[in-house]
Amino acid sequence: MSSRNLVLASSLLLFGVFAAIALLVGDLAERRLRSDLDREAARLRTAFEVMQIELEHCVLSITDLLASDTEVRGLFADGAAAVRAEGGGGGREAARIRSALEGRLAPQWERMREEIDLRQIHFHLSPDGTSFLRMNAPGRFGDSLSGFRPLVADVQADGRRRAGFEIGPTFAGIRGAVPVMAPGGDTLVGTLEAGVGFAGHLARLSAHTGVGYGVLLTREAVKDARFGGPSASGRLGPEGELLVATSREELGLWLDRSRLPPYDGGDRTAWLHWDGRIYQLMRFPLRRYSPDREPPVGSVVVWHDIGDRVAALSAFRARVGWLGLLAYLCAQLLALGLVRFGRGEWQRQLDERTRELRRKESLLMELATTDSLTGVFNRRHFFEQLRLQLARLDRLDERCSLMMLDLDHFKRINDGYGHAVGDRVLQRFAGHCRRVLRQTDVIGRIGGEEFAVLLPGQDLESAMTVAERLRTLVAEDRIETDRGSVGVTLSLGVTELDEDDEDPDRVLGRADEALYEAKESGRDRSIAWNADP
Ligand SMILES: Nc1nc2c(ncn2[C@@H]2O[C@H](COP(=O)(O)OP(=O)(O)OP(=O)(O)O)[C@@H](O)[C@H]2O)c(=O)[nH]1
Repeated sequence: MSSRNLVLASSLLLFGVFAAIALLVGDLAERRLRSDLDREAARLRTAFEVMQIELEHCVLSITDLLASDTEVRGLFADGAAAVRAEGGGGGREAARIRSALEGRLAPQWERMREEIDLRQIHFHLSPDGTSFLRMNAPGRFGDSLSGFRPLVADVQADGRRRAGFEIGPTFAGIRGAVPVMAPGGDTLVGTLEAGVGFAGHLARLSAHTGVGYGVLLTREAVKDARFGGPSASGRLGPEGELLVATSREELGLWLDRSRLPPYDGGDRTAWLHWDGRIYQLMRFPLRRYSPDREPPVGSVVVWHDIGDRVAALSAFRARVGWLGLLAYLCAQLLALGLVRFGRGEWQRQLDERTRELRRKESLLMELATTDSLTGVFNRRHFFEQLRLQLARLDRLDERCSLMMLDLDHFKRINDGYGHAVGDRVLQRFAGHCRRVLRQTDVIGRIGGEEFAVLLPGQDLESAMTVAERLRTLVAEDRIETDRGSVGVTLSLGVTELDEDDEDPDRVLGRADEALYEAKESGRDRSIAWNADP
């Protein structure tokens, strides 16, 4: 993978990591909101259940209180006797007693209807549950509800008080039923039943908790119930559900417009978008009184506006998203900076290594080509340079001379002043050569105190001039030592290269001959090679 692709891939990976973190944080916030809402929903459900229990107690204590009144018990017992005597409830005596009973209870009935939404006070005769008096409909009597009202049937059967939610033709609500005994004895006359509706109680609960409450009956329960008409107990929705009571009007609208999520009988929570707001809707089952555990006949709906909290969550998500993006960009810049710095550092080290390598290379070159004592070229390299010069002669049409140089009686310096002084003399001599010769001239140490110089561009005559200048300089120089000053002279043999010189030995041979002659003729002189000596 190229470094460009690598940078791209790591950049994408980094983006993915930051995006995942931002999504995760957003999800966690949403989960937290949902779990907060679930906890609140559970509290609101408990509030309803407590209210339902309180209503059951309330309705039972009302029925208990009414059934313990001696006058009520007496009238009900007389009424039962009249019905028996007259054969049914329609006789004159039964009617008189019914009217007296109604009159006795009328003040309480009116007050409780207003105060606690009491919807029903109903006297059922023992043993078959024949209706004797309905406070809400005194004209209707003589029928029996025991067949389809388990609460009344159970109290009729065993004489024990009971309460619970029941669906009736007049209303669906909390009913309580207690046995009524004849005054002064333990003979069961019948059952007194009272019922309260949900409406007022839901409104109070709603005001207390700040959320909406509603009670709905399932389509099946509505079909099963023997209502006088569809609107007797509440408002029927298009899907067949019946709204028994609600603390806020919007539940009716949702029902009418089929906006309520489908309900299958369990505990369900859903979010409903309505009129620019978001509501959390919780539904839990409502069961009617039954000795057996029957499927729920309805549901309680609890809802509240969570628009602000959802908006706050969205704002939080957006903030996290932007922060994530910012963090990603910062990390990206940092990473790129580090990569650049790393690359720069890498390049710097590479350059350093290269320079070091070149230094070593040139040192090696120098070692391989230079004489370590004098710094001039060594014998091998001088020969290479000489060969090159010979090869160039033809092509360049350039003149070139060569001289051989030998310090005179050098052995005597070594012997007389020591080897170290001999070395200094050699070094000094090399320095003179550099000073007198041109940059382009090639100086080589051929042997111990024997040197050779190649003088490109110079014919024999000018080479002789150079030779003499060098010889004079050396001869005039003195070196101070512990044992006094020391001087040395120089003998030189000079020759010019010609086109026939293919072999370095040939040229060197000629220069050597001239040098030999210089030595022989007294040293400290320059002799040009002469073809005819
Ligand atoms: N100090 C020193 N002496 C060297 C070096 N190389 C060679 N020599 C000495 O140079 C001397 C050369 O002596 P010879 O060959 O007899 O020549 P010479 O004494 O110069 O006599 P001529 O050449 O005939 O004038 C020897 O004593 C070598 O030991 C060196 O690198 N340093």
